[in-house]
Amino acid sequence: MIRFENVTKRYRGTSKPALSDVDFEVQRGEFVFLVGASGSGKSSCLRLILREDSPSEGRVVVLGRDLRTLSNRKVPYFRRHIGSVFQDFRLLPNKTVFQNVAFTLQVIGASRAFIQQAVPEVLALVGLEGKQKRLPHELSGGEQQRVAIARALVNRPQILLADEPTGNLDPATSVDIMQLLARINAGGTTVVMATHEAAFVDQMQRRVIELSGGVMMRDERHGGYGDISAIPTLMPVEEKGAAAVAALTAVLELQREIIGTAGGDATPPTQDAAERPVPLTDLLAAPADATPFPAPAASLAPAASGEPATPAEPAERHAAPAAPVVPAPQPQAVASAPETTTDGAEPPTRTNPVTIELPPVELDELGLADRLGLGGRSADDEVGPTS
Ligand SMILES: Nc1ncnc2c1ncn2[C@@H]1O[C@H](COP(=O)(O)OP(=O)(O)OP(=O)(O)O)[C@@H](O)[C@H]1O
Repeated sequence: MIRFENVTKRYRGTSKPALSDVDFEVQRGEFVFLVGASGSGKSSCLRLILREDSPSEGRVVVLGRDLRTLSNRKVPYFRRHIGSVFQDFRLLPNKTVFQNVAFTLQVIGASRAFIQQAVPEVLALVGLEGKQKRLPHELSGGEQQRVAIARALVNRPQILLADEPTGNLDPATSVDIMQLLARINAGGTTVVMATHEAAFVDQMQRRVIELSGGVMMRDERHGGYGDISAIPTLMPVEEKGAAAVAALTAVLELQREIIGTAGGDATPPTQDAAERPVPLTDLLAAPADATPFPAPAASLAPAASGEPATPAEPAERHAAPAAPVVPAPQPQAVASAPETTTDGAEPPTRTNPVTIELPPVELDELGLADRLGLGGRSADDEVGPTS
């Protein structure tokens, strides 16, 4: 689906190539993380896939097209099969949510009737139903990114490129976006995501291609972020009175332990418990009754089935301000979340987290072309109307 054949990219006026002899192939339906330090060449890879740039040496083949031979005139048609999401959302500030998503379809001359049907469906898909009339500045960052994802998806692309899509979001909202991308991928869309987010990469255990100074260091099927020892970490700063606070904390800890021992196994609702990090695998687990992210074609079909194709967790909950005291370990994001209470009736005791694997992607079974209504075409066919 995407093939880099010994690709070297030199930008004008630079001595060192941004990419050196990069060689990999991404299969249909894969979820691939492109990782590496700033300047390692991740965005350059994405730009080459989108044919925003051309390699200095080597070949990039996407959707069966050798991009060297793709004329400029055909590039817009080629790009219709690729959705893009960026760190800075890139929404049109003066257009509503609906208009931002519809814009993609208007540009390609889709009919008014199709737009009226497809836009609400894709907005429901990303959990933004009811927010069609909002302007971007009336949305949270996570919601804005959902609009950007809806805009990227509305054209039913076969490939979704995401360049640091969580780079401007807080951790909990980032988890939501990752969950959404995982569901999109489970529906058959190939996802290539450039990121610095080591935690996501480690926990999702998807394919990882690592770049360093433009050189491919690693291509691992179920990888993690790799060596993060070179990434600087923030060290705690010693504060005045820290010793007193530590002593008080120790006393409180002891009290809690005593209460816990005396009162059975129920854990009192401490801030510590609330702040305990939740494994990402938990957060990405679909709730038992959730509708999995459907295949693009199915998802955009008329909603006659009465089954709203919404992700399990609508974005609205992020519109609510975080609780004032406990610094939001949002994993209310935990889909099953019986532990989040607002009425204070039950203490939020944590049960042992249940690790649920992301749906495995069976590459052979995806049948993506059929689901996209592109069945019958061979991989070497033109990818869009090209004349
Ligand atoms: N248009 C350009 N002209 C000259 N050099 C460029 C250009 N674009 C990127 N580079 C250089 O190419 C190298 C790779 O850049 P690239 O943006 O691909 O890295 P990256 O891994 O995406 O970085 P980041 O994580 O910071 O976005 C860098 O050294 C960068 O300075």
